[in-house]
Amino acid sequence: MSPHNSTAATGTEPVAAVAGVSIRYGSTTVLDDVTLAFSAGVTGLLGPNGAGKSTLLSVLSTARRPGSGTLTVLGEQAPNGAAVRRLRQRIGVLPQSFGFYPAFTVLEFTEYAAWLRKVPSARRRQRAREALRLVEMEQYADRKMGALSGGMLRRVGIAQAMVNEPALVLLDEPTVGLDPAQRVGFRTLIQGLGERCAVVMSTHLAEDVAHVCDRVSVLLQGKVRFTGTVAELCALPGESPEVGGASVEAGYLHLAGSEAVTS
Ligand SMILES: Nc1ncnc2c1ncn2[C@@H]1O[C@H](COP(=O)(O)OP(=O)(O)OP(=O)(O)O)[C@@H](O)[C@H]1O
Repeated sequence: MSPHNSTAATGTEPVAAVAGVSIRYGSTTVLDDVTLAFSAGVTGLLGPNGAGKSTLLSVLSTARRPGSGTLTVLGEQAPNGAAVRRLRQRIGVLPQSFGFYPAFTVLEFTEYAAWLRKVPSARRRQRAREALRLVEMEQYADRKMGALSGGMLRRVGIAQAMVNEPALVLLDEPTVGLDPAQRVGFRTLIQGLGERCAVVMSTHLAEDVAHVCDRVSVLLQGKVRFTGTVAELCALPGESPEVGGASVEAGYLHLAGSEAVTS
């Protein structure tokens, strides 16, 4: 099936773009000729486990150089050396899991993240407190990292991603493992981030995309199978026998077919 591509103009310049990006591990192609542009607001990367979402986020973050194709991010084309160092000060990343010293307090951990992102020392404490306020964790600033619940840890993970006031923030499966109430809270939080900076969020949950994203790209086995607005994804099939009615899930199943139902 050929990819569905929206031609609708977004009215904003892309914040990041990949063109013809492929990545292989040995004989396995993980990203296959991926061309995508990301603009302001929240963009979802929707796909099953192993589709290549984390790998694409690592390319956008400059952590991984594409085997072929080009990355343009925050105005830097095919960044290298000094450009990569500049970019890392302007990009925030929430990985699927992140390491920390359990004895650090929440504030110490967030300040440490600010140091890593080269926030000037005079501003580090203030920026850490602001980032913790943003994720409603300021009241836990003195709690040890090792004493946080999973949901709290995820919020601190977002705080560390926002501590350098990034222009682009990359969230890898931010709602995985959260209970339903926490997930609802996170959706509101992520929508708020989208008003401050461009957000790219990977997920395998159609519901997250429906509630949070302005735009969505569907990745299946390393290939882009759809890119457009959430409404355009919902409108793809009309309705799905599996889930009934037009929805993100129905649009996704229309693209993924039995691959998604059986995975
Ligand atoms: N360093 C690596 N060496 C070999 N294979 C890898 C490596 N990193 C990722 N892969 C493989 O690349 C494929 C894509 O992985 P990736 O983590 O990008 O997918 P994903 O869509 O983020 O999946 P998930 O939702 O499970 O995290 C998987 O098959 C994975 O096993």
